[in-house]
Amino acid sequence: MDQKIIKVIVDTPLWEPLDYLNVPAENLKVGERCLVPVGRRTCVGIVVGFSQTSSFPQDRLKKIIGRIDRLSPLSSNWLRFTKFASKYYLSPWGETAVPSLPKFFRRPPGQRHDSSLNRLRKTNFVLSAPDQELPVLNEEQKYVLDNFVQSKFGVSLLYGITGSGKTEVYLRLIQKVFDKDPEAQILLMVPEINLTPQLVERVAKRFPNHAVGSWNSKMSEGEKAATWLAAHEGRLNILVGTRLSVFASLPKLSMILIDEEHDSSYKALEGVRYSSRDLAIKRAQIENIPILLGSATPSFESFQRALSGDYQLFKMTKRAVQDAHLPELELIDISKDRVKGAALGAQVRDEITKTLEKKEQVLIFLNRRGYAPVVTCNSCGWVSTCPHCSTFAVYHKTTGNLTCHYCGWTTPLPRHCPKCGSVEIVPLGRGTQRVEEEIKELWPDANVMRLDQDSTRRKGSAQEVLESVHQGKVDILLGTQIVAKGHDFKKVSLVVILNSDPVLLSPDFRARERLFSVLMQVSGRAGRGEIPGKVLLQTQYTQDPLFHHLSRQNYSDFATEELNSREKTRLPPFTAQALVIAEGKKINEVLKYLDEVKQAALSLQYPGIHIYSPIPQSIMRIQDIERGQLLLEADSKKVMQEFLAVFAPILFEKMNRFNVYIDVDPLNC
Ligand SMILES: Nc1ncnc2c1ncn2[C@@H]1O[C@H](COP(=O)(O)OP(=O)(O)OP(=O)(O)O)[C@@H](O)[C@H]1O
Ligand SMILES: [Zn+2]
Repeated sequence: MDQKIIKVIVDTPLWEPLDYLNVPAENLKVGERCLVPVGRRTCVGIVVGFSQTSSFPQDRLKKIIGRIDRLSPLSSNWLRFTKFASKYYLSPWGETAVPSLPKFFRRPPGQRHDSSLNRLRKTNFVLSAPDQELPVLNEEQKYVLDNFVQSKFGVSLLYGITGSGKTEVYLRLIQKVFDKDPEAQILLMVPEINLTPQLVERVAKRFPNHAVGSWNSKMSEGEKAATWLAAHEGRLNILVGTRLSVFASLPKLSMILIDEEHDSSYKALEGVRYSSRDLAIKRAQIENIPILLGSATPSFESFQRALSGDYQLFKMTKRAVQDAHLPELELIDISKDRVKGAALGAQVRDEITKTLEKKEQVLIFLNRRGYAPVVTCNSCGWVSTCPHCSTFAVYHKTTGNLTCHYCGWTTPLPRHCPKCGSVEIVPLGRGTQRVEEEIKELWPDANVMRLDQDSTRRKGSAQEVLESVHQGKVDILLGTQIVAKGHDFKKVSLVVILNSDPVLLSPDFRARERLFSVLMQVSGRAGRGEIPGKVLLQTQYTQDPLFHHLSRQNYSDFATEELNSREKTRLPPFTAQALVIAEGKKINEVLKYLDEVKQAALSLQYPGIHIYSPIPQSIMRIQDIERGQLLLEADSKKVMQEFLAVFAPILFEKMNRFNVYIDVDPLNC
């Protein structure tokens, strides 16, 4: 029987799918894209259902325009998955699902749509590579291979120290899937910063007979369209992608692997604020396939669930390369070792000189870019702030400018103090540019490279720097987070960590977890080859337990201790949080509005929910817009979901006066 009404989701902020009159001759199926009129526009929508009746009067319903092409429909699992994501993160289904398609597939088709499709299909994802000798797996790796359950849904956590051969395990697991079904599809998720051509190449080389593609926000629309289509049509076997790849259409998806699962880039910070790690687990459940989360420093959320038995825990405690050992870490009390007016203390200088004499490489980590985080006037105490944000403007010596890292506002460094006219304007604190200057003065003959957001603006320039480190052309590599992640430097024998102390004073309850993780990552860059490694960490707080655990490379004790304190103070993962964020011109109005929201939430008297008072966000003003937040807390994610289902309609009713966002399971609050 022909169905009269066709239900379609489109990229608009509407909670229910739109009803249209069907054109039975088009023979559209659930999961197919189609063209529909929305207001005066023509939009691409996705068919999600049919019915004989509509709650709208039929004479007011519009007719669908028609089909777009003959692509196979999106799977019912994919639809279920996107619907779940929409419900969980309180974002309309259409706005969640449709934007995950590349532009080519969500825009009304051009005249030569079919020939464009055929052109996209010609992209080749198979790389034939010479046979390679595979390493013999060690006992710990073998154990994972033998005990990882492949046939059904289950979450496993692979907690393996840096260099323990996690990537090798991923590759072998993929091989096992292909042994059973050569047509299978696998999703390998990686953090934004880790998706290097080297990794994709490593995967592609291992599977010369399978198609391997990558997926990230930096790709051109053409590349995205070709990759998405190949995945959707089952021609792509392995998709290596960043967080948005969790929404890819993979009809033969058989396993999901998430590398560095603790990485915060898996969480979207704008739009639909989803955690792609959490969504990937849901996706695996819907598809009834296994999922493996890997990390040297698992997120406390995941570690807790492994300890409680929800996830299967695999441990890899040894470095995979023969004779490679975890580096020794030494804490240096900077208050005793300081060289006046300099970032590098006496002992650090000594060790760097020795390392350079041995022709080995040094890596220096400082998580602050620019020259100085702020400049100040020595006469009157004026400091460089951004006029549009509640932040400091950072001095960049290379450009001679003060720049706001939040809004990009830039102005030349004033010659005279704007307040008192004095010429005594001096930099305060140190960023990578200033430390680079110090290093170049100390070791004028060394080849020094700096790697941070400023030095790598050009596409591919980070790759060039990393390549020359691998080739041994660089003596000292200095950088921010970018140098911390994943790179397998074989000749780095000394790692120096400068000034991570400010993080210890942060009010964010996740700051310690994050610091530990990044410091473990950085330390893990030392001693990966045959040369033993050493890590020196300068700090004022040598007694802090965080550094104590770090120097023993003891993630597990650190996590257990911190988890205990989180449990006592009722913080995630022992509770669930959600933020209502509102923005407007004046913080007072924003807070007043959020207080109304709070009263509305309180009036529900929902058990197991705690509602805090509205406060300004930690960086209250960005680009002249002021932001406040209201924190909601529940005993569990389940209770939070149940509460939000009741509360959301009330909240959305109130949303018209301010821009309001909801962040479920926020990472910053
Ligand atoms: N069983 C093995 N025998 C010898 N070498 C191995 C073995 N497994 C892995 N390796 C090598 O050890 C090095 C580190 O392995 P891999 O990159 O898989 O580690 P990882 O745990 O992913 O590291 P990281 O967490 O630091 O990214 C690589 O050079 C890899 O080729
Ligand atoms: Zn600014």
